[in-house]
Amino acid sequence: MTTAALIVAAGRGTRAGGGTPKQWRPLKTRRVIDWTLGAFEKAGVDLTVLVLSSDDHRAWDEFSGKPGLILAEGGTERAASVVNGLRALQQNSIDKVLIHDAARPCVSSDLIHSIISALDESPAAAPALPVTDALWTGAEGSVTGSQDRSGLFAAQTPQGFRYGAILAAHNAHPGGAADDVEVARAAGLDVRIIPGEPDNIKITRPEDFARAERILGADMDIRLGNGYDVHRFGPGDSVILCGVEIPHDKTLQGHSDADVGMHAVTDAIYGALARGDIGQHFPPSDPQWKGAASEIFLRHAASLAREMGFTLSNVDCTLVCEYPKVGPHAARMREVMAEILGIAADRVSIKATTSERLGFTGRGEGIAAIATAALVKA
Ligand SMILES: Nc1ccn([C@@H]2O[C@H](COP(=O)(O)OP(=O)(O)OP(=O)(O)O)[C@@H](O)[C@H]2O)c(=O)n1
Ligand SMILES: C[C@](O)(CO)[C@H](O)COP(=O)(O)O
Repeated sequence: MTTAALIVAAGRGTRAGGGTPKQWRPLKTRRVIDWTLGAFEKAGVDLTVLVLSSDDHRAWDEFSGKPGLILAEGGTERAASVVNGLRALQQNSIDKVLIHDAARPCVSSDLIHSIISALDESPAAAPALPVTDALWTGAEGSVTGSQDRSGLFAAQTPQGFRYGAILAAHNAHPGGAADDVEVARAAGLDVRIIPGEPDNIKITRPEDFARAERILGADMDIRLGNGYDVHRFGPGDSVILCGVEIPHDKTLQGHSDADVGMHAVTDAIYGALARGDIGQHFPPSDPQWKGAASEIFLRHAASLAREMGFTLSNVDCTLVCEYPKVGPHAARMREVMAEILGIAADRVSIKATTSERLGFTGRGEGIAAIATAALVKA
């Protein structure tokens, strides 16, 4: 059985304010859309169709050509966006499709799997929460009546359907439906109610961002790692520190290019992952690493973090030496390190201190570096 996710992300998010449509706005460590797509990726759906507004040019550039992802153009209403997404799946032999709002980034894998399983028994299944608050009617700021809440549910997404059935239902529908369950019911499909999740909120108004951040923060896996490295000086005319070559009256000696700062940051990332250290991944006894650019090590640590599902939140590195002076080169070092790590330069800190002429760094015999890395998995 092939299951697809259809994520509608073509809305303008006017009620959420803030100018940029809500799906492109940041939510903790990533954007709303990244959490939503990540939830379906984590749940292991086979294919995703992402419906984008034709106005969101940067999103089209960013997402086109990604494996397992098909793009479709949105319509003026949510239902029109869904129809375009369903049609974009037509050549893909899809059995089940889960239609989900990009604006619901807190959806869990458990809920996604419950919907997928329910579709074995029923042509349609959708999550909902029984209404627990009293319901009133009101006008001009006053209550005008009470509404019986028995049998009432608040609908959520993902709403799941057998693909052929929901495509036919949408093709036959005149439009104006609140959601895909309404379209399915209009076509006579039986829709099973699956218990929804209180945390599966839709970001609709400005205050919903803070709520979603609290929900996503609750089960966050935060890892810290430290790294420390020393290289001695030898004859030469420059040193490489955090990827930047600096003229000096000595060089740093080592098996690789002896970039002591980059080594400390690399070890901090391995440390946060509890996956050993540089020496374990790139043994000095192996001749292929002789004179190697340390960027190879740092790229490896950063990609290992990504493979293990972590986002690199920030790194902080302190170089300990009397000379060369690091300050004039720190901005460039941050840019170089940020590019290698695949994060913004404002998440990379490079600073320096002397050791007051004490010890081996104070005597100018070598440079030490100490680093911290923070990794986050949600
Ligand atoms: N023409 C539209 C309208 C909405 N959506 C998507 O449908 C989901 C739920 O809609 P809603 O919360 O109403 O989003 P917006 O339409 O963006 O918000 P607003 O009504 O405040 O402008 C969102 O993920 C939104 O991007 C869509 O793909 N195409
Ligand atoms: C589909 C939906 O999320 C179900 O609750 C909802 O109807 C879509 O949001 P809107 O605010 O009604 O556009």
